[in-house]
Amino acid sequence: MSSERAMKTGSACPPPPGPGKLRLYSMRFCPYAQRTRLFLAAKGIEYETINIHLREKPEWFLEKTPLGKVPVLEKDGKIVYESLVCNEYLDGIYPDKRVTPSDPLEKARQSMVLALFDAKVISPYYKLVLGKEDERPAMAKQYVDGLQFIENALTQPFFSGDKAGALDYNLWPWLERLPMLKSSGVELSVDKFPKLTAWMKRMLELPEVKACSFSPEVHIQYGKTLMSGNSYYDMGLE
Ligand SMILES: N[C@@H](CCC(=O)N[C@@H](CS)C(=O)NCC(=O)O)C(=O)O
Repeated sequence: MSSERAMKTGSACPPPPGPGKLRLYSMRFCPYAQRTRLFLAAKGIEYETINIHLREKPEWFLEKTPLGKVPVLEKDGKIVYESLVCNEYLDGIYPDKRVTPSDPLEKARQSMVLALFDAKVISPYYKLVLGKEDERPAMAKQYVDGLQFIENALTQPFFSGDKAGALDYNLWPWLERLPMLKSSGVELSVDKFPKLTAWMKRMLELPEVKACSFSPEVHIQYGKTLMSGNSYYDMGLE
C-alpha cells in the first residue's frame, strides 16, 4: 500500500530538508498526524514526508523529539512537535490561507471544544479500540455520550463557521475513523446525530479532506488489526 517503508531502528538519519523546505515525520494511519496533513493540504503547503515505524523508532527520531510521537515538523534546523502546536506553527509561518482564528474569544471557544473532544471522544475511542473486549460496550456508551457534546457544539455549517477551519481539521480524523468501530462488535454510527452527519458529508467534499483520507474499508481493516492485538506493520499496512 505504501511506496516507502517506514523508517525504523537502525536506519540512517536522513539529511536535513534543504533551506526553506518543510518535512513532516508521520505515520500513515496516525490521526494526530492527519490533523497536520489536513492543515498542510488546506493551505497548499509543499512538504516531504518521512514515515516512522512507531514500534521500532529510529534512534535519531528520538533525538529530534523527546516524546517520540508523530507528527513532528522540521524546517531550517527547527523542530516542532505535538499536532496542535504544529498546526498553529504552520499558520504562523505560512500566513496565507490562515485557518486558525485570530480573535481571542473564538480561539478560546475552539480550544474548549477540542478539550471536550479530547476527554469525551478521543479518550473512550482509544479505550474502545485498544481496551479489553468486555469493556467495549461501556466505552461505546461513553463515546456516544461524548459525540452528543460535539453535536451540541456544532451551531454552524462547519465547526469553525461558514467554511472549514482549524477546529474542523483537528476533529475530523477521529470521525473519519468511525467505521473502525464496527470491528469492535459495537454498533456505532453518527446517524443519530443529524448535525454531525451533515457536517461529515460537507467535509468529505473538501479537496483537502479527499487528499488526506482513507476509505472506510481501509479503516475497518486497520481497526481489525489493532483490536486483534497485531501490528499493522506486520500486515502490510505500513
Ligand atoms: N498529543 C500528541 C499525540 C500524538 C500521538 O499519540 N501519536 C501517536 C501515533 S497516532 C504516536 O506517535 N505514538 C507513538 C508512541 O506513543 O510511542 C499530538 O497531538 O501530536
